[in-house]
Amino acid sequence: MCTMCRLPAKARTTASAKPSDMHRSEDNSGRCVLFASYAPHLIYPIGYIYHDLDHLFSPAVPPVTPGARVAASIEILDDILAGQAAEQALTRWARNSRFAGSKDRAAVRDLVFAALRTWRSDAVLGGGADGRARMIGRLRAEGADIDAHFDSAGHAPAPLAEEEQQAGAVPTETGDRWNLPEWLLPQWQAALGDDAEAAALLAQDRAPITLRVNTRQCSVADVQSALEREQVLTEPNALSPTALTVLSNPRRVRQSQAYTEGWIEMQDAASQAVVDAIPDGVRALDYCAGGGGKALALAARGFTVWAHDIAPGRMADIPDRAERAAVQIRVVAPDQLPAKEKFDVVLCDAPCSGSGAWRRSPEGKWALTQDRLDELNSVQDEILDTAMAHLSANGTLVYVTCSVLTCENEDRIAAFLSRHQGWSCILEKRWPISEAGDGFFTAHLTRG
Ligand SMILES: C[S@@+](CC[C@H](N)C(=O)[O-])C[C@H]1O[C@@H](n2cnc3c(N)ncnc32)[C@H](O)[C@@H]1O
Repeated sequence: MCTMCRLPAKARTTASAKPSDMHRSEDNSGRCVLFASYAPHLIYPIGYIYHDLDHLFSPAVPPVTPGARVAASIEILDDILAGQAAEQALTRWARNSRFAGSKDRAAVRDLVFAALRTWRSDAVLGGGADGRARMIGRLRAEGADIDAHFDSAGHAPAPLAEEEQQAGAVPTETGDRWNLPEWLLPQWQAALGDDAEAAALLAQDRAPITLRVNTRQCSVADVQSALEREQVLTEPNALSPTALTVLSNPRRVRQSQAYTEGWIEMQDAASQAVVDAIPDGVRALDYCAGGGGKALALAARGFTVWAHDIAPGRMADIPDRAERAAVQIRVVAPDQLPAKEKFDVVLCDAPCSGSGAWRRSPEGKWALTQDRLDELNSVQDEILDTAMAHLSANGTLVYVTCSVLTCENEDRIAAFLSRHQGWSCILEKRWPISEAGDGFFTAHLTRG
């Protein structure tokens, strides 16, 4: 049974949709996959179509109206306000909404994430703090026709009451306009100076969708041509020679030949630039490897890479990703790094507030507290102090965050240098939040 749409696997259909001989099955994660059979002996997937099979199988199901999408977003925002994580709330809604197709799910997801990015200003514009007021505020911010969405038709929310029509104001307070937690404003301003407002406003937009070309497998130009044949237009991203920004049809990328052949990975352009800045070497240890984005980029540069993480589950996809990219990455269990192993590069892509990438995970900015930030600073110090033991005598200890806050960046490097005599910082660099990429920081530390 599909874990999402709950229909049985391999149920054959007589649907007239093309290709005509189809059946449903499941992929490894238990989700629907659409298969097409072109010959009796040859069955292969034509792509994941994410639970909207019901539209193919029952074409009579009416499309979800824009108003119903707003109603769904209100329900999900109320769940989030009640304490559910956004992903959980979205999944719960999708499971209970068999009528919704992939486009509806994507549209609802976009609305919910937009509301999370503009949490404060939407509440002011909508004149209230619940999901309904926030969606009223969101539509007002977009200049949308509120009455066309709130008209009770086809599961749309009820029309606005008189007091709702009167409620709401244009946000004027800095924290409301910048959509940042009030307590964080002084730190944001101190870290970003004249760029503070622009950075806060950029963090309210959608993030660019960026690819890293695996230049061991394919040139940037060839990847662009291959993607263009599948109607995915891209353009070079100035932050890194391996980065391409997707201009059209981003949802086709994961089904594209370039992706399945391992020619590309999804990776922010500044995240790639951070790896570009690392000096050449032979052996690299990615001490906080997580899903392996930077480990893969290091391997594509020719490093022999070891991946380590305190939470080994986070590295579960690395072997498959490495195989797809035709590179080798050795995954080591937490704290199982032999003391004698020394590396030219030890990369500490430390856990952080994620403040440079909040437009991708906007919940993060509302979940962060001063206590959590203090805790992160301690972990960041501890990681540098532990990871340095694996560096060769002339190696480079590379510290990275996707944060714009000084306490997670320059302050951590100053604290490291004050704890460890005989070390120098030979590079400190920030990548601002921009239309091209997320906000990142890196520092390179060497002995002597
Ligand atoms: C920013 S993420 C890494 C992202 C990854 N490098 C990438 O590019 O996809 C930080 C990672 O640090 C790991 N981590 C947290 N504390 C750690 C510690 N004390 N030692 C090693 N890894 C740690 C987390 O589990 C998390 O996967």
